[in-house]
Amino acid sequence: MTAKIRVCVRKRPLSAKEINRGEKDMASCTGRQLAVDEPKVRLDMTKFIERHKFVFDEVFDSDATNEDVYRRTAYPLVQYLFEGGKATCFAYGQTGSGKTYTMLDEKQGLYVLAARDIFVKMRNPENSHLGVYIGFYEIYQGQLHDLLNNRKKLHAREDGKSSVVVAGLKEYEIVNVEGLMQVFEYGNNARSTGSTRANADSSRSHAIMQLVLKDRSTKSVVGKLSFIDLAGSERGADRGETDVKTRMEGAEINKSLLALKECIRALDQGGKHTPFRQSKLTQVLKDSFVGNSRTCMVATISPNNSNSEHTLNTLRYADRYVLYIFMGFMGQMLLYVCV
Ligand SMILES: Nc1ncnc2c1ncn2[C@@H]1O[C@H](COP(=O)(O)OP(=O)(O)OP(=O)(O)O)[C@@H](O)[C@H]1O
Repeated sequence: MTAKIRVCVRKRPLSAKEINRGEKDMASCTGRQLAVDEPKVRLDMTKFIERHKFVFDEVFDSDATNEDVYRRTAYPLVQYLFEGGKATCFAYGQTGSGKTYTMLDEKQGLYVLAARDIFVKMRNPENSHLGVYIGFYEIYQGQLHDLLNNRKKLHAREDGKSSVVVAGLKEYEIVNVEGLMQVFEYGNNARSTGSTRANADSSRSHAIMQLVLKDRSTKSVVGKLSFIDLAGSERGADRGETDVKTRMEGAEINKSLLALKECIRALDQGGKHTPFRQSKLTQVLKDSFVGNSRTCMVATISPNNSNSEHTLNTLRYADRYVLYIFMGFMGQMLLYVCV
């Protein structure tokens, strides 16, 4: 659990509506393995099921609670925060798959559970010089908006030490979980939401909630833990029949999610070059990809049959091993050609 990057998958239960529609659960979890049955039709119109198998660092079945998920995802990042690290925990997935429920649910999201442990640690006398500060902003169509300051436009800049700072971001010191929840609720009401067929409260923006540990007297940053609720992954495919605004939103979401994938792959391979400049999202997350950083991605999936295609897209996005297999294959080919 102390790896630089961890990729986990969480399957949500079938909803009452899905059960009433007679939908089936197509995803089965066994340890770190996940199998998805995809309904398909042959050329002769006979139906068949194709089974796809994946392996991740953690797989959470539909009966896992937020507490279970927290223990194995964000909890190690809280420890790391107090060791002076920069940590990021983000939820990736289709609209309605449980990103917000997991990451930013107002009462039991991972951020609340993390705050509970942060304030326990803050009682330790050796941390008495520290303060916890919350910042909450969103990225909508490549623009940063401060959710704690009337959606004021913000700009990301690099300082003299090549660290990216979100200039003008309002940060509030918080002293307990209740205070954090209040500030969060205020910011959450300011989020951009739009209506889609899948979820009437769909998010088309990336929400970034950061808890920063600072030295109270010098105001220098000691550690940072960010929780990110990404825009619905399928929104990146909004084309054709939709209006211009929706298509533009889709193109921007697509660009940022692709850039994020590139950065995670670069981080995973321990490469020197991380292409974080490719989008606003990756630019503001720069310190999550370089230096003392740890990242945990929670890919959320809907188990019902009518969403299997989106579910498979999410799992392919999150699947680190596909790349390894490809690289291994290329390596073998090269060896073969050389010999
Ligand atoms: N693990 C879970 N257990 C029980 N209910 C869940 C779980 N995950 C999600 N839900 C429920 O499913 C619905 C959709 O979840 P949520 O709003 O978190 O999706 P989302 O991925 O954030 O969607 P969007 O991108 O549109 O914001 C909500 O009613 C939520 O309470």
